[in-house]
Amino acid sequence: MIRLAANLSMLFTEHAFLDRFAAAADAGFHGVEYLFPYAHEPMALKAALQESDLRQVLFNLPPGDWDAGERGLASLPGREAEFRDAVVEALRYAEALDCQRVHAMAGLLPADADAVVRAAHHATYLNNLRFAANEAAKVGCQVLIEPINTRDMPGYFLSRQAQAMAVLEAVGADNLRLQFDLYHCQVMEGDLIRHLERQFGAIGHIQIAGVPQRHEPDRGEIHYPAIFERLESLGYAGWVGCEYRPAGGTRQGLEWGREHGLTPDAARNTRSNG
Ligand SMILES: O=C(O)[C@@H](O)C(=O)CO
Ligand SMILES: [Mg+2]
Repeated sequence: MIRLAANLSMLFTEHAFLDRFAAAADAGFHGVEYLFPYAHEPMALKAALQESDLRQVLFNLPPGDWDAGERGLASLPGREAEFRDAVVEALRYAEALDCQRVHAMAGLLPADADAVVRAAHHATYLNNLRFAANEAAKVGCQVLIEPINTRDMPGYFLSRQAQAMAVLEAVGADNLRLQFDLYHCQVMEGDLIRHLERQFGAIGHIQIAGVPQRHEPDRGEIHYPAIFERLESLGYAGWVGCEYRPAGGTRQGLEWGREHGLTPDAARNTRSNG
């Protein structure tokens, strides 16, 4: 049975952020992920996890100035000191939340980037990821890299699966892994099951959504039952993050998850029964 995690940056946005944990547990989730924890003290997040008996599965490193359009620091030449601070800050949260995965977003290429600029980003990326993996290993954490589609995020440095696999190989750290988001892969490349099979040994986390609208996984062009079946036959033991924007209410849209272990209110009943 696959293990589904609720992405609290996209699901349960009907609630204030700290209330989304209980909403996720009530819907039957046992794990949560989200983009960024940094607006909250680690202790407040830890309390929210504990009160709802949830595991913290994943979050992202500080991404630079998100509101100004930045999308990560890992490949940005000249921003290495900031990237290192981001690693330290993320690992402080990871330790407090007992979270075993952090995602290091690569950042954007300038619109007019030529081969020289690309090469500089690539070299910076490798050095920064080496540093991040080394620091994360000290606290038993994995660092993840995720190819993101350039329709949603134009200019994103890491957009293809083969590029990510080459980066993992070049860095060669056991705890540097692939965040395989099937939504992004479908938009850029398709051939999902073959990608899954080829990359299986490198995968540290999986995320899902329907394509093209990034709604529930039972909407759109990806046939997730076949994906889940293959994941199970491959013996995937990690988490699958539900990183989609519900087409309507989050709870109304979760019917698809019932056959994958999402039993609404079961966890709350267990909790209230002590
Ligand atoms: O797919 C996504 O959008 C996320 O997993 C992420 O980390 C960057 O936005
Ligand atoms: Mg993703």
